[in-house]
Amino acid sequence: MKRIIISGCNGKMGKKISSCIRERNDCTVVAGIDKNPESFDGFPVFAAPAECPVQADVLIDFSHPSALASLLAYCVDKKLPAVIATTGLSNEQIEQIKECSKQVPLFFSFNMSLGVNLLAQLAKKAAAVLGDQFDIEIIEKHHNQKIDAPSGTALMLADAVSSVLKEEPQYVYDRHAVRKKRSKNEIGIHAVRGGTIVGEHEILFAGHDEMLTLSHTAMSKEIFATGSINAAIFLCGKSAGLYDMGDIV
Ligand SMILES: NC(=O)C1=CN([C@@H]2O[C@H](COP(=O)(O)OP(=O)(O)OC[C@H]3O[C@@H](n4cnc5c(N)ncnc54)[C@H](O)[C@@H]3O)[C@@H](O)[C@H]2O)C=CC1
Ligand SMILES: O=C(O)C1=N[C@H](C(=O)O)C[C@H](O)C1
Repeated sequence: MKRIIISGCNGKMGKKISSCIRERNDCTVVAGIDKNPESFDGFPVFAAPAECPVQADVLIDFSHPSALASLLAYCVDKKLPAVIATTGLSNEQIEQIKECSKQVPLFFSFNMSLGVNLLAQLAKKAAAVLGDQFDIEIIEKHHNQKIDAPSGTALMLADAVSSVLKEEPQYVYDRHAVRKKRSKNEIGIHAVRGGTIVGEHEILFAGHDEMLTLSHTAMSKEIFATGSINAAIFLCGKSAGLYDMGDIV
């Protein structure tokens, strides 16, 4: 029975994870960390990692970029493996994750669903064939409570596509600011926010008189919760290193 600490336990994803864990018999939640430290679900909740004295096997983080530094310090100090799923991280924060993974096992992905990770592979294949001639645009849609834009997944998909293009593309987020035609060497990335949309990602390859669209629709937050719990169980007992969905699919 793996003992899990949930960081961001009182948020939408934190609550979904604890309800999914209640249905399983291979793990249990032993503590939560949240800047709003109310305890709803029968485990103790602490306002910051340094205040959490509870022993655990692994931590799952769906919180906010401002939580990252103290979480990484805590995990390195306790030799506690962690699944980092929070998005909106800066490049410097991603470097910190890579650095800490030399001391403790860390699983890091901006999307914990199986489907999106296959989508990234399919997008790479399409870009390798079409990238020279087709324009590539990424459109993501999320609920009106989401703080960061574009989504971590949109950036992850753009990076996957870029990795197979001959020239490194420029990411363009705002066509409003500049009055000029689209250049060949760019990927447009567009964010839509509204209602309760769980998460949609579309990669559009637009050529001369033809279009190819690859897309993924998340229909519940449960897919991300299940992916992160499976990643946490996978991480227990692993040696220090940086892991991602490619290691478990
Ligand atoms: N990688 C993936 O598959 C997915 C990632 N996410 C990401 O997970 C994060 C959380 O998403 P939601 O649960 O929808 O957000 P939310 O806003 O509902 O929950 C965030 C929770 O974190 C807490 N929090 C904020 N700052 C904190 C801090 N400095 N220290 C401790 N706790 C803090 C808040 O009080 C809140 O309870 C977002 O970055 C989101 O983009 C969400 C779904 C899937
Ligand atoms: O905030 C969300 O809800 C989601 N965030 C992730 C992202 O930014 O890519 C993943 C998922 O699409 C849901």
